[in-house]
Amino acid sequence: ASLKHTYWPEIERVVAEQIRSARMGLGKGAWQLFVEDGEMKMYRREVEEDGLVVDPLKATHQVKGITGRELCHYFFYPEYRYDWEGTLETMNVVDKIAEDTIVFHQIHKRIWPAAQRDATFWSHLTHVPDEENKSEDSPHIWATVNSSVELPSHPPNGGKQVRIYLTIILMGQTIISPAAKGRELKRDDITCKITYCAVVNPGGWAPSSVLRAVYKREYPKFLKRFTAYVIEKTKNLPIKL
Ligand SMILES: CC(C)(C)c1cc(CCc2ccccn2)cc(-c2ccc(S(=O)(=O)CCO)cc2)c1
Repeated sequence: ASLKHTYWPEIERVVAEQIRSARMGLGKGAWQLFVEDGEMKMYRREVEEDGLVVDPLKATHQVKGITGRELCHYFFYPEYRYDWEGTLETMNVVDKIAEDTIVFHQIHKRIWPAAQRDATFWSHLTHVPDEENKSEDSPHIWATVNSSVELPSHPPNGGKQVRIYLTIILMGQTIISPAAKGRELKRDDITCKITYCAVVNPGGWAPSSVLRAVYKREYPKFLKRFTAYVIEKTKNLPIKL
């Protein structure tokens, strides 16, 4: 619990900032649509820091049959991650600092010709209160935020991997069709509006062209594969709003 005390102020700050970022549309900055596939739209801004590609990514998507809470649940809990995270080689829970807050160390598969990478980050699962209207049927919004953290137990480049630095939010808002009013809710009545924002500094040098190509391939693959996974996992389960 003392660990939660240590991290908590930063977690609150980063989570609030990420929710604001996910809520506002594309906002200012030259966002370019780089993938469009059905309801999935992915935008990026071309940003380099000391010659490193750190292109912020913002993706929106909409899928029927799952809730924002279910989406964020399967993204947060470690036991499902190997099922949907294709670039994962190993994942360790370094610390479970609360029911809704876990510290991870992940080693990702090497993607040629880039060197292998790893990440240490806290992950926080939270319901997002709706500011606008406090009405009882306020939109059901949940989010999971992942943000890099320095761990004395896992110093950067301790192994042979290059340390990446990430801040990610996956936010899901459940929309219930009006036709469902007054009768039992079915999965056909719900749609999840998804917003995924990611800023990942790849750490050590990697050719911009390579990173952007990987980026363009990996991110759409992740979002499609992950949402399909949640649909599959929940289809015969009671709806968790
Ligand atoms: C491509 C780049 C943006 C730099 C990148 C490279 C690598 C390292 C592995 C890798 C993947 C693809 C290309 C090169 N290396 C990982 C990630 C990454 C890690 C984590 C998350 S997460 O949303 O927290 C889901 C939990 O795993 C998302 C993205 C991104």
